[in-house]
Amino acid sequence: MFDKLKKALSGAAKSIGQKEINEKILDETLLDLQIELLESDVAQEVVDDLSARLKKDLLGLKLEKGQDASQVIESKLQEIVAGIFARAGRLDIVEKIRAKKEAKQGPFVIVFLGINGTGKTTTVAKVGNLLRKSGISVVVAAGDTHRAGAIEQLTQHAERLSLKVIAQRYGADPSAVGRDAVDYAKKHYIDAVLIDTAGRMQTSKNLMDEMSKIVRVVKPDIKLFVGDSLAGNDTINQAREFFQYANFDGAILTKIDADAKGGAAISIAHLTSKPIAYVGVGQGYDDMIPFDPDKFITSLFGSAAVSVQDLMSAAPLPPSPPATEPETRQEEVEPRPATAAVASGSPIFAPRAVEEEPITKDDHDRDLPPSPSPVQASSPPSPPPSPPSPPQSYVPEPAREEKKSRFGGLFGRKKSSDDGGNEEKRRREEEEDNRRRVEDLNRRKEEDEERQRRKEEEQRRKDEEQQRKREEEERKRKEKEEKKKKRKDDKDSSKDEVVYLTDEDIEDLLK
Ligand SMILES: Nc1nc2c(ncn2[C@@H]2O[C@H](COP(=O)(O)OP(=O)(O)OP(=O)(O)O)[C@@H](O)[C@H]2O)c(=O)[nH]1
Repeated sequence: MFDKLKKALSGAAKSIGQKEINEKILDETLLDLQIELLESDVAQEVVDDLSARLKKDLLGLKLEKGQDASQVIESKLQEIVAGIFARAGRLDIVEKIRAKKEAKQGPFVIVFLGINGTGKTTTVAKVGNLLRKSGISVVVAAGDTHRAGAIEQLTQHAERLSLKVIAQRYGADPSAVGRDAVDYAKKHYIDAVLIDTAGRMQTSKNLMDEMSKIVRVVKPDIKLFVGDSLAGNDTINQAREFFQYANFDGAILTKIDADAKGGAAISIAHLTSKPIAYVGVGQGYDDMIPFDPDKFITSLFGSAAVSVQDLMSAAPLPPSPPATEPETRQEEVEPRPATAAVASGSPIFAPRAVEEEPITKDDHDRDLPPSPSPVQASSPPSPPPSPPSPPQSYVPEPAREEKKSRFGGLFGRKKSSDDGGNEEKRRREEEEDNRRRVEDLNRRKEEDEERQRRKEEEQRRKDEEQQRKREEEERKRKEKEEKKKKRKDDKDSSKDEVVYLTDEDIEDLLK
């Protein structure tokens, strides 16, 4: 895949006679690169930053004899992207939970944050499944007390995974639900508490304040932002806002399987300096794999293509140990063909090392229950039980044909090649082509912003409406309670008014 970018850059290298990287050449090269990155959902400010750093480091750089400018630029870019992920660090949730467990410091609490429909509830279930299979006992808290069906959805997941769920009524304070779950975990020596929260637009101040309250009350060990990798720049804007409000510790990117472009991973790591912990690669409970930045970078800058099937089979989840929670409800579920049974030869994401334990019938991957919320992702490919397809080698294509990368676009644009044509004419055509694409991108960006604005407005209205309803219900409830109390007081006071007459009083009265 990166061959194409190299190819694009090789034109620039030739035209400078392999001597020096000058401003004109660098600008042209960067414009091309910027478009590639923008089209791959890398945020504008990240693209600007990458370009500025490349320019700073490479401008005026003298090339040694035989040194290829494209390789210099490529390795510099790789170095910069690697630096972004290195700054963000890594987050191994299982390891952290085990450390707290060994130190006997009480349950490890995780709060999941994000907007509606990103796959939060499903991700809570997937993490619950992963922990359970790693021998960690789990209780989940139905902290989404806003969306109709959310409590049932989480309960259904929990039942299928034999996890204890703590829930209250709709409209209840999510922090109270979280606190109940933490108390329950302490009392029953449960290792981890996973708190689902209501989806909220980052622009809804009330709900963002409510989220801050949950965090203040339950004091989680970590907060995880769940972002939809298909939502492109929207996801990056959400990550930025959620980070400002809740200072999350890591992110999980969902729906990577559904033609995501991969740019969101770079952007989130760059903008927040927090790691991507896992990526969701399907709708099954086992369809979540640890994110390995090294393999991600190698795959981006390497030549071999990796298919979604490789991704999905990259990280088999550990087999389950026998369930340890006394409260769990066992349910016999027919196993479906294992989706993550075979480790890929060159997975993008690293399988996590886990102890070998015997696989039980219960441990097989299971279908997720239908989600009451609308499905946002395009239908995910169901992974075949057969071994993953071998990496595809690069096959030259006809000029100007667009081809998608494995992430649907990161560095995946194919440049036109016209070796026999007039160099100058080709350059002019490319410039014209680039200008058109920049215009097109800007137009799309404006449309996206407008769509996002309308979506936020709509969500804000819904949030306000829900808030009003909750306040109204609360008011009615209080009124009812007051009436009840008043009736009781009246009854008590009328009791107090009963006068008990003594024998003398009666005699006096009779006189
Ligand atoms: N293809 C694919 N679909 C996913 C993935 N993760 C979640 N989904 C689907 O995305 C949809 C939304 O998931 P939910 O878990 O209901 O989303 P949510 O963020 O909890 O939604 P709210 O409760 O409205 O906030 C469901 O249909 C999930 O099955 C993934 O990694 N890949």
